[in-house]
Amino acid sequence: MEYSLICHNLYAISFSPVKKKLLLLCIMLLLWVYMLYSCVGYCSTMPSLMVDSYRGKDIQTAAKRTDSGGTDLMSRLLPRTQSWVDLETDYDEPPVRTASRDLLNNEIEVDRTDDWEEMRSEQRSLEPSALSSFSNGSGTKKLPQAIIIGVKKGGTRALLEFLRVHPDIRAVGAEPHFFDRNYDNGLDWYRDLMPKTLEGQITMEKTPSYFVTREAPARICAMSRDTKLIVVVRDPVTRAISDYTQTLSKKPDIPTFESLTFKNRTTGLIDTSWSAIQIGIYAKHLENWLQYFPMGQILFVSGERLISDPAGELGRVQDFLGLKRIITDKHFYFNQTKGFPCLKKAEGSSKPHCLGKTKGRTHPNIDPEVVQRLRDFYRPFNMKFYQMTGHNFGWD
Ligand SMILES: Nc1ncnc2c1ncn2[C@@H]1O[C@H](COP(=O)(O)OS(=O)(=O)O)[C@@H](OP(=O)(O)O)[C@H]1O
Repeated sequence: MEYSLICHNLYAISFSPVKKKLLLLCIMLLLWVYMLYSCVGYCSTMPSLMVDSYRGKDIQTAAKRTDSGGTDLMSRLLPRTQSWVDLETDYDEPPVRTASRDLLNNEIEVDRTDDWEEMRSEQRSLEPSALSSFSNGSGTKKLPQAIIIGVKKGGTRALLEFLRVHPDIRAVGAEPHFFDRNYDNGLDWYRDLMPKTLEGQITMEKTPSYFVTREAPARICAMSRDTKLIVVVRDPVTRAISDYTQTLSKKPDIPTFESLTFKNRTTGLIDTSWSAIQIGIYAKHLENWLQYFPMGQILFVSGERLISDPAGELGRVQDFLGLKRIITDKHFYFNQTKGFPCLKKAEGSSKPHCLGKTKGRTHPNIDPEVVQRLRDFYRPFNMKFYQMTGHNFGWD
C-alpha cells in the first residue's frame, strides 16, 4: 500500500505539468542566485584593484596586515622596543614593552589607517590625467637616493607633498616601511614600489618610523652609503601630544595622556617606555645614525618652520638635494580654514591642495603641570640635540 502511494506521488511529480514548471522555476532561481553571488564576489574586488594600480604595493602591506594576527604584530613591535633599550643609558628601563602598552599604542595599525586616509584624500584631489601619467610614466624604477626617515608626527607628509611639486623629484606616496617591517622582502621588492624616473630625477620615499628603528641605519647604509637622509623634527612635547591624538582618534577608550605619561604620577617619574615619549628623545636616536652616516648627509628640517615658512624650509631641502630652487613662496598660500599652508597647485593638478583631515588635528587640552614636567624632562636631550646638529630649534 505504502509502496504504491510513493509510486503514485513519483508518477505525479514526473508527469504533472504544473510540478514540472515548478521544478524548472526552482532550477532557474538557483542558477540566478548562483550567478548573482559570483557577480558580487567579483565586484567586491574591483575598488582595491583600482587603488592598487595607482598606489602600488601598499596593497601588499595591507594584505599582510590582514593576514597577520596579533602575535605577528607583537613580534614586529617588540624588536623595536628592544632597540630602544639598547640605546638607553640614562634610564632604568623595563627590558621589553608590556603587551598591554604595545596594544594600546598599536602603532602599526594606527599609522596605516592614517596613511590610507591621507592617500585617499590625495587621490581624490588629483585629476584623471595626472593619474594616468603616474601609471604610464616612462623611465626606470630606481632605489631612493633620498629618504625622509622621521620623525613620526613631525610634518613628514607635508614635506613629501611639497617636494613632489619639484619636477626633478619623484616619490612613492605611501610609506613602504622597508627598512623596519618589510626588509625580508628584499631590495627588488623595494625598488618595484618606486615610481619610474628619468635621468637626473631623484627617487624618494618617507617612512617616519625609520628614525627610531635600530636596524635602519645599517640597512640603509648597506643599500647605499650615499643615501641622503632628511629628518623633520618638532618640539618633542607637541609631537608626543600629536602622537597621542592620533591614537585617540582611532581608539577613543585609551587612558588620558596625563596618566600614560607617568610611571608614577606622585613621584613624577616619566614613563619612557611609552613610544609617544621615547620617540622625542632625538639625541639618543641620532647617535645610532651617526655610527653609519656623517652629519653632512643628514638634513634636519624644523617642523615648526615648515608651517610658518614652508618656502624657506623647502629652499634648504632643495639645496641639500642639489636641486634648483624651483619650489618657492609662490607655490604656497595659507588656508585660514585649515590653519596650515597649502599648495596652490599640487603635483599633477591645477587645483589648490591642502593635506587631509588626519593632518592638523585639534589636540586635547593637557594639564599644564604635565606639559611643564615633560618640558623639563626633554630639556637636556634637546640641548644635546642642538649641540649635535649645530642648530637651535627653539623648543625651550
Ligand atoms: N601644511 C600642513 N598641513 C597639515 N599639517 C601639517 C602641515 N605642515 C605640518 N603639518 C603637521 O604635520 C603633522 C603630521 O605629521 P606627519 O605627516 O609626519 O605625521 S605621520 O607621522 O606621517 O602620521 C600634523 O600634526 P597634527 O597637527 O598633530 O595633526 C601637522 O601639525
